[in-house]
Amino acid sequence: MGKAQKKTGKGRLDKYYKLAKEQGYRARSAFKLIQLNKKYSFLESAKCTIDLCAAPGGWLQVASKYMPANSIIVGVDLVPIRPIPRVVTFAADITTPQCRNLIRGELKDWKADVVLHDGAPNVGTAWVQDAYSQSELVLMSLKLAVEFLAKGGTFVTKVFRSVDYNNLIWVFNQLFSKVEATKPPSSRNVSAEIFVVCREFLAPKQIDPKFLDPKHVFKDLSSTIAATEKGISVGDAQSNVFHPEKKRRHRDGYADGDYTLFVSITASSFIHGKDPVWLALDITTDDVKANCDDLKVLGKGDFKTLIKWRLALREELGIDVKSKEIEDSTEHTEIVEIIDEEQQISEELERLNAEAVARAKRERRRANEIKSRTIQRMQLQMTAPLDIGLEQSDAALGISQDDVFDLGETLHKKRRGGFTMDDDGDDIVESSEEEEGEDRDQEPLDSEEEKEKKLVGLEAELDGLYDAYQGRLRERDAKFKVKESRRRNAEREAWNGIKCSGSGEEDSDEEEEEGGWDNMQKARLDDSEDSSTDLSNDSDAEEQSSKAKKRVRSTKDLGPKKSKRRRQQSSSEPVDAVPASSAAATVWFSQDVFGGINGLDQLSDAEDSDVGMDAKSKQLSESDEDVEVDKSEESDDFEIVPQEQDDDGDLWDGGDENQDAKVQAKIKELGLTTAEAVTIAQQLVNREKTKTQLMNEGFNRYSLNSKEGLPSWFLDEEAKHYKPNIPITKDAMAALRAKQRALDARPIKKVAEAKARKKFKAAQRIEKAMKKAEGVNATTDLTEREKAQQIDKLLRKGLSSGKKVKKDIKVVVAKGAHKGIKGRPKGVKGRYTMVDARMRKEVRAKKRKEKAAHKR
Ligand SMILES: C[S@@+](CC[C@H](N)C(=O)[O-])C[C@H]1O[C@@H](n2cnc3c(N)ncnc32)[C@H](O)[C@@H]1O
Repeated sequence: MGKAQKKTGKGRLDKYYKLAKEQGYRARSAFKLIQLNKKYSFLESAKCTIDLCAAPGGWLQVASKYMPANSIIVGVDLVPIRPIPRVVTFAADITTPQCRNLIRGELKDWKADVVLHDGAPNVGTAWVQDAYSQSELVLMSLKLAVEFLAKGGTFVTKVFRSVDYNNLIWVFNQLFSKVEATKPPSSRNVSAEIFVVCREFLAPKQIDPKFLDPKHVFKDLSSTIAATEKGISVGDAQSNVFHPEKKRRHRDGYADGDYTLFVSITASSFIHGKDPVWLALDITTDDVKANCDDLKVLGKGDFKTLIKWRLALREELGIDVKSKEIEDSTEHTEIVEIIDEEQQISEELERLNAEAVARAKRERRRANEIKSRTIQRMQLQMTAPLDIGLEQSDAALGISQDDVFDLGETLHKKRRGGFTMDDDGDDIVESSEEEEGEDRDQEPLDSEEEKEKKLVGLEAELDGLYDAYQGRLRERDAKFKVKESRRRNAEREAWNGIKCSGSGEEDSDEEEEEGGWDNMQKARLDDSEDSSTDLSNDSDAEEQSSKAKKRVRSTKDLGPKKSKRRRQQSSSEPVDAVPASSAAATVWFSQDVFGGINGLDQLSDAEDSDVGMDAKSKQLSESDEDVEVDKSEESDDFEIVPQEQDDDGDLWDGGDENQDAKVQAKIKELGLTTAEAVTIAQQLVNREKTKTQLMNEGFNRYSLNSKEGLPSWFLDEEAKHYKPNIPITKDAMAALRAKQRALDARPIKKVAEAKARKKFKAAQRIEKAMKKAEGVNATTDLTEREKAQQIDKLLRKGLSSGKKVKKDIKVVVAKGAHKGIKGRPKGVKGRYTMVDARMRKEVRAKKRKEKAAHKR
């Protein structure tokens, strides 16, 4: 069953649309004229053509293409037409005398050989009226054609198959010898348009104006419209103005006097009328629906099916009653009951199914909500990530969710200052929590210590889980370790501006993060100490900072360095390790601003006592020489406050001297490798920033964060994302790029070495040749000429590389003309070798055999 042509959307973009696009026609309608002209050949001989209703100009393009050169083509339309070569166009209404005058002005007393009309009025009102205005337009175009056509000329017009179609044809027949209606293949089937080609214009001297007056030509139609408006059936109304044809039987499927393709009718009158109906009943099967869709292309059999369906439908609706057997009423009732029962069961089933589906959906949604809420709470640090996707009681963890709730409750109370936060009341988890909380309110509360223990236990579990996760990652991803170390390097680089690969510590957990710009600054300090070109007010600060650094270093020496994680893990242990003072704090308080504050020492003392530095550490700190020196030097400044070792020290401490020296050596060797470092260096050189400023900038929210008590997974995340964003300049980037380009331009080591080797060997050869030449020169038994000859030979030998130049051997394939020949092939000069596929195969086979024998 074929599909009806689509009326809308891409269905309109058929092959003619594509062809028109390809061939540059402005409208697909161009093909209609091409096909009409192919059939009647009126354009080739025409010297003057008028196209009425010509926009956008498809027909004009065709006319211009098919008509002889130097012919006149005039196009008129309501809307302006974009210029076309050899074509004159106007914007005018063809029903007005102004349009006639314009054409007359253009043609002077010329007559047209062809008048074309493809007009279509603005449709959209009732079909009957649309069709009528189209017919009127046709008659108007005929009027112009009659005026401008030469005798024997051709008039081509588009008409719609409507009630006035016959009247029009009759009129055409009065004025032309040959009138033919045709529908070119490019005209869509769904369109009611048809083209009438009127040839051999009779050019009567006088034409009765009634022929061209719509009122007379379509008199019948006017009465039809009036009758329709009054609601009177007009099926049999006949044109009687010109009595063009006798009443004929309609074999084309149209109702009498109605030639339209589309009829609007209400659904109810359609069902109750004589025509087949559409209704969504059981008997309306898919086949029936498909048939109704494809009415235009149905075969006899399909129509029979439709008629049967219609009869059944009418019976169902009680319009027709089966005259055959009238069944027993009791039996009928029983059937109805059974059907009812079945229906009830199926309805019940459907309802139950729908309920089950809805319930499952609800549960899924609730689970998702719970999950997302928990994640949210975790992000807000309101809960530990234990309850995501875990069962109520997880054996692997050895904790039940009750514990979590218990802890959660404590935490909540702590965080919210005893108040319970009111979440959206609709969450089931929340309500159950609350309930449990209420229950627990009545239970005796755990002691603080127990809760603290639980908390520590949980955190340890969490750390354990995180470590296990890292382990799994490491197992799964062989590159994990490399990535990790690269990441760490990148982090360090971001600060240092150099790679410390030489230190050999980068992969160890014990590694220290150097204050990169600190080192740089130190290097610069060393350099600039002599020049002392810095501003005088900076010098104090520098002095202070260097002192502070010394102090930092000395305090750093107090205790062993520990990795972040180790520090984190040991944070809960009692402070029996050797304490170290916060270097960052030391440097901070070494600034001018704090210089005159008297209470600082006391404060330090107080802090000292707060921190609870034990006797051992005191002893240690006192026994340290450096500290002693510093203390004696800076006793009026402030006292060093030993503190718990934390990361601040890492930020500011330049590490030991060796490390500093290494870093500086690296900087000297490789230069600065990050844009940040270069930017800072440039700023320093250009005096955009002073060292003091840079130092002060170093104290930012990233530098003084205590990492104490934070879980390792959090610290790892922080290390990834919580970094200072040091601004970089274009100049710095350009400098780095230039450096990289220079590096790229250098030959690789191997190549350079090979070149050097070559050079060295050549020098050696020449030296050798010179020595020999001297020997030859010294001999007395040779004439001067012979000596010169030998020396020349020796030197030439010395200059050559000593390698034999391989002579070119031409390879000739033994195929085509060269197949099976003996001796030198034609056209081949010099050394040659003949090769053929057979030979190659045999050589390979031989090698294979030799190899196999060797293995055995
Ligand atoms: C189907 S298009 C013609 C397409 C044209 N044959 C082509 O190939 O490009 C119909 C045209 O008739 C024009 N038209 C309708 N009523 C008109 C009138 N009274 N006077 C002039 N043009 C009219 C419309 O503006 C429209 O551009």
